[in-house]
Amino acid sequence: MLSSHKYLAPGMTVGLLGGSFDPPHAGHLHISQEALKRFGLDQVWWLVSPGNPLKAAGPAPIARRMAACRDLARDPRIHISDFEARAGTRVTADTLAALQNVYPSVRFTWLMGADNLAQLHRWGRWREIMARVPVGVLARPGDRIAARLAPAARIYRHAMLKAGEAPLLSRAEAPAWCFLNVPMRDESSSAIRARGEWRG
Ligand SMILES: Nc1ncnc2c1ncn2[C@@H]1O[C@H](COP(=O)(O)OP(=O)(O)OP(=O)(O)O)[C@@H](O)[C@H]1O
Ligand SMILES: O=C(O)c1ccc[n+]([C@@H]2O[C@H](COP(=O)([O-])O)[C@@H](O)[C@H]2O)c1
Repeated sequence: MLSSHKYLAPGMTVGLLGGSFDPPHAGHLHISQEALKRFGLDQVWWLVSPGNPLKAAGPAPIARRMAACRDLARDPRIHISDFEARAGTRVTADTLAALQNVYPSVRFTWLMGADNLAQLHRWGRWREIMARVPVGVLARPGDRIAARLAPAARIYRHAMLKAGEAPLLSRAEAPAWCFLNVPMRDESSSAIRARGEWRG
């Protein structure tokens, strides 16, 4: 059973924050709450990845990362999901196809930090992502310029919404994307791991 949500109103808008969450931190919570507010989303789902297709080293066991996410994200609008592990998908384009199949009445928006926009053109079938769902990008310390110069940003320049149009993003037809210059949190999972504060 891939659907784990008892009640989803038809047409509701859901932001998807895919991530390793190894571990989750205040930056994830912060961009989720900014996305809820600024993109007019009803919910955000944290899609806890079984393993990023581009990262060689495997993350901590998914059960441990899911538990840490649940501890951190107390906001009732944020849901923690192991959908990818259950669906057997890792490549985001495959995950989106599976989600749209399981939840045909939900309007999904893919969310990411600016660092991931700079890398998006390296992802599997990445243009399919742009064709399937609107994409919301949130500023991250150090990565704003690289993101604005990214191949994906250049190729989809015509589909970019201005910041003032952000509330329209979640109901826009794809391709559509929007870069939000939100207040930034300088936190990262790698810094937490480097400080020895997370046992993987
Ligand atoms: N402080 C932050 N500001 C903005 N976006 C963030 C921040 N931290 C994480 N993100 C975004 O959240 C998503 C999931 O990130 P991830 O779980 O890889 O955390 P991370 O801190 O980037 O991890 P690592 O340091 O191991 O690369 C990505 O889209 C990433 O860009
Ligand atoms: O689809 C891909 O090829 C792909 C390549 C790199 C990253 N992603 C996804 O991007 C999200 C962020 O990954 P990470 O490891 O930076 O937290 C997560 O959902 C990954 O599955 C997806």
